[in-house]
Amino acid sequence: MYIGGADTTTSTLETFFLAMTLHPEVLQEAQRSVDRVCEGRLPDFSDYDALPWVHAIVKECLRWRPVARMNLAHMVTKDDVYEGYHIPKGSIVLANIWAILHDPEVYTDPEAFNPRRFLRAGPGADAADAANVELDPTVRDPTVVTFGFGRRICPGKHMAYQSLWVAVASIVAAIDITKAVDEHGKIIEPSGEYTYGLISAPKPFKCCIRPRSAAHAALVQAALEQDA
Ligand code: HEM
Repeated sequence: MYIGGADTTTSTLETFFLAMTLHPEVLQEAQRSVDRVCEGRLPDFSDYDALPWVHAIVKECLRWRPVARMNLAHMVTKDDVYEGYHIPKGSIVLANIWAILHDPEVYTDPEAFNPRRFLRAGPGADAADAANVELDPTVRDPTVVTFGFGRRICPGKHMAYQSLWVAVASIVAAIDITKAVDEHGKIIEPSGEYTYGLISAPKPFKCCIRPRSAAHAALVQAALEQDA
């Protein structure tokens, strides 16, 4: 469980930091929605259904840069036929998770990091009410793909999703993530490159991580002291 969970969850969190560095407008929108619900406290699981922006960001991280792009290898245990193709017993089958999650017929402009694709206007919202949103159930949820398939599907799927949710909600609530600057004051652009292999993760990049304000720093400090 430890091996299955460690690199995969951290890789997705690294994708989150990369996406926030590249898309400050997404972080600001998410911060507005968390502020509206939490009113000066840190979010927790009691806010799970009230923070669709956080769900949308987690889902988009899992879709945009899936951790296991080609899934794990499965072996066919008996002869099979799929859409007219004969697949003999013993064949190794790889599910192309990347392609499924970048299908332009399912996800418009699939290369763009756009959590809004999972959101729609909430009940009674008008055009000026950008914060009143809910998850759009008509958009395919990437968690039905990104954790694999069938009897060997990831057994940590729900734990992983909820760990990511609470981490992203807490970070969004209290932290600003921006591009780093070098010693000459020049902005450092992240390359956005990834490692490849069984698990893929962003190559190391620099960003600037700061509390949103002294009040937010105090909130984090108080939470740490409570946990100690
Ligand atoms: C973002 C986080 C995660 C992602 C994207 C992910 C993804 C996957 C994928 C794609 C597979 C292969 C499924 C298949 O063969 O069809 C898998 C297997 C597995 N995962 Fe995860 N995983 C994550 C987190 C976790 C966590 C938190 C745990 C444990 C607490 C875990 C434990 C495992 C184990 C034990 C397997 C092997 C299952 C088997 O072969 O029967 N994973 N995961």
